[in-house]
Amino acid sequence: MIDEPSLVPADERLATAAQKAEVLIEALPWLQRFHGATVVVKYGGNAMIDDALKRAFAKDMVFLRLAGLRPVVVHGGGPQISAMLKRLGIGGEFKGGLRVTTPETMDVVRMVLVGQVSRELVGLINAHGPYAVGISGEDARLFTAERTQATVDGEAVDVGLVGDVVGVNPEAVLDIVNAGRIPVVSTVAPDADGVVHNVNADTAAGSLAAALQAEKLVVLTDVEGLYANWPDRSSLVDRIDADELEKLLPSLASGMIPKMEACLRAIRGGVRRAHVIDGRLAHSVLLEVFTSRGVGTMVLPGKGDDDVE
Ligand SMILES: Nc1ncnc2c1ncn2[C@@H]1O[C@H](COP(=O)(O)OP(=O)(O)O)[C@@H](O)[C@H]1O
Ligand SMILES: CC(=O)N[C@@H](CCC(=O)OP(=O)(O)O)C(=O)O
Repeated sequence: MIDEPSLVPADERLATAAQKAEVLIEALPWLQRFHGATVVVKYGGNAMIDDALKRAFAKDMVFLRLAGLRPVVVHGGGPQISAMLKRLGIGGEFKGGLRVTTPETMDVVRMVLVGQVSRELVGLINAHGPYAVGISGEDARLFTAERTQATVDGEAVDVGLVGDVVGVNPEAVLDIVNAGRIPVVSTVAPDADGVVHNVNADTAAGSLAAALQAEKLVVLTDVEGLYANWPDRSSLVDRIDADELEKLLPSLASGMIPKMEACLRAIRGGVRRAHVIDGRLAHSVLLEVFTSRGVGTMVLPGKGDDDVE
């Protein structure tokens, strides 16, 4: 068969090729800089709803791995849990951004996160090769949780079987990473007595990033980044240091609180950079890691640290 002649003028084709080459070469310093670096990526419920975006995310994880980085995925699944609870006729509510978790709810949380959301992500990544391995906070004592309370109007409120991460044993995650594979972590976690708790995925990602001494924590969400004065769209924060973020935290609204707390926990725990980026933008992780401008909001340890990305 004879190829159709191209209708694009030669000079236009050359310009497009030059642009593509520029994009590739812009990645060179970042490829050098991040070779061998651990990057913890939190993939959240609301950025996880669209099938095309999910496939793009899976490709990005394989791209990072093949570019010589060590990606670790921590997934959420709030909307998926809510949908399953509804199908089962079980009511549910959130208090202070945390799901009120009865023992019955906990069964559904575990079933959906470990049995559904993790399986789907593992499958999407493995469409590109034998990379992803699912692991939950219960496996090899990855996480130890302690029952926590929500804060509503400054008051501590009981929300049932909800935990915060008080211990991380990252050996099993490191085993998977060292074998050249991509861990996909579900955030259910036993307490010291073995009672399984529901842990917010942002919180768990922050703790895991610190335990792994990751180079970066990247949190995907369904908004461009952190707004200093939400919902004023002109107040998007490009970069912020840990002290400034700590001061801003009390003024934030529910969804952003666990995300920014996770970034702060990671940075205070020794992670060099934490980012909140727009998961609705396909390949936003690659744009964050491999372009000079990056995307979303970057959290840095201190003021003097913003000379390097
Ligand atoms: N200061 C803020 N900056 C950005 N988003 C905010 C802020 N305060 C509240 N939000 C809300 O938080 C949401 C993100 O949290 P959430 O829906 O829990 O995310 P996810 O499902 O990705 O974990 C945004 O869509 C936005 O509506
Ligand atoms: C305690 C608590 O609220 N746990 C969350 C766990 C899942 C999660 O964090 O999912 P997203 O990242 O998609 O929000 C929940 O039950 O929805």
